[in-house]
Amino acid sequence: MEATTHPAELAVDLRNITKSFDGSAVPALAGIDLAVPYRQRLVLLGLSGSGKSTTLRLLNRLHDPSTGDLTVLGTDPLAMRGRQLRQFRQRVAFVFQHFNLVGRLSAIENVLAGGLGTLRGPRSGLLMYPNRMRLAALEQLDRVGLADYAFQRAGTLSGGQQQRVGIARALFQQPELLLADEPVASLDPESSRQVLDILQQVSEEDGLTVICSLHQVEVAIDWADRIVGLRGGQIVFDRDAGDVQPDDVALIYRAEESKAHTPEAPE
Ligand SMILES: Nc1ncnc2c1ncn2[C@@H]1O[C@H](COP(=O)(O)OP(=O)(O)OP(=O)(O)O)[C@@H](O)[C@H]1O
Repeated sequence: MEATTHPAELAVDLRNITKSFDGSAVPALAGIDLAVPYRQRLVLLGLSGSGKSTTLRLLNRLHDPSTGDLTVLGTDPLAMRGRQLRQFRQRVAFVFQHFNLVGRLSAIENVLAGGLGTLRGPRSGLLMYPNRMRLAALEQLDRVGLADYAFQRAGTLSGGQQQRVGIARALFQQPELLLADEPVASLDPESSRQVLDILQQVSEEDGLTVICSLHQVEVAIDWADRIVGLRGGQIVFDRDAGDVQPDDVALIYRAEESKAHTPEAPE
């Protein structure tokens, strides 16, 4: 069999990826090629159903592609099982739109959950974690401005604070790749700005590669190094954030008949 080579400088290398879900006539992804260098901050931009979540979920193997070739952090996640897959998932952290915290547990316990993949056996209660882990979790909460809330139940925090706990949990994993699926879609504008500022700051401090789905164009242009526009499971543009033009954006949002690259200007 012919081996595909993947450049070492790439954190993510997707080649001709397709994904069809059982029972769905239309593929969710229809031939995605995406090469993401280490330390890049990339936004996936697109309407609901364009394939942003599916793309992100392939990258930590929450989904498997139907066809195509996938390299993440220099490895082939599709070849992994059991312990190897758990170790891989420690390197790839995920921030969710709806935070995915355990509301009845404290903020710090939620952060500590980000390290469960490194421990043997179940843990419940703060004192079940080694002291060094509790200190490290507190440190991550401090980075997102929530050290004072460490022992407060997560369910009593505001949406913006809960998402910051979600980021602290992701950072606690010491990931190399951070995936964020609409991390500010459930937040008010002020909390959104705060969360995106924190994501930008910590990713620079830790040298992370970040791939984030967003739906607000201006926010994406302001925040990202690079923007990839998706429509109907295909990439319709791929540019440095500073070079994105209104015509690019129109390719995502314009009405159905103009799905592909049409030369006319938007109305
Ligand atoms: N588990 C699933 N089973 C069946 N179809 C799915 C599944 N997940 C996604 N899809 C379909 O795949 C397509 C792409 O969905 P995806 O969630 O990736 O889009 P998205 O751009 O992230 O949209 P949203 O912002 O609404 O999550 C959609 O048509 C969706 O209905």
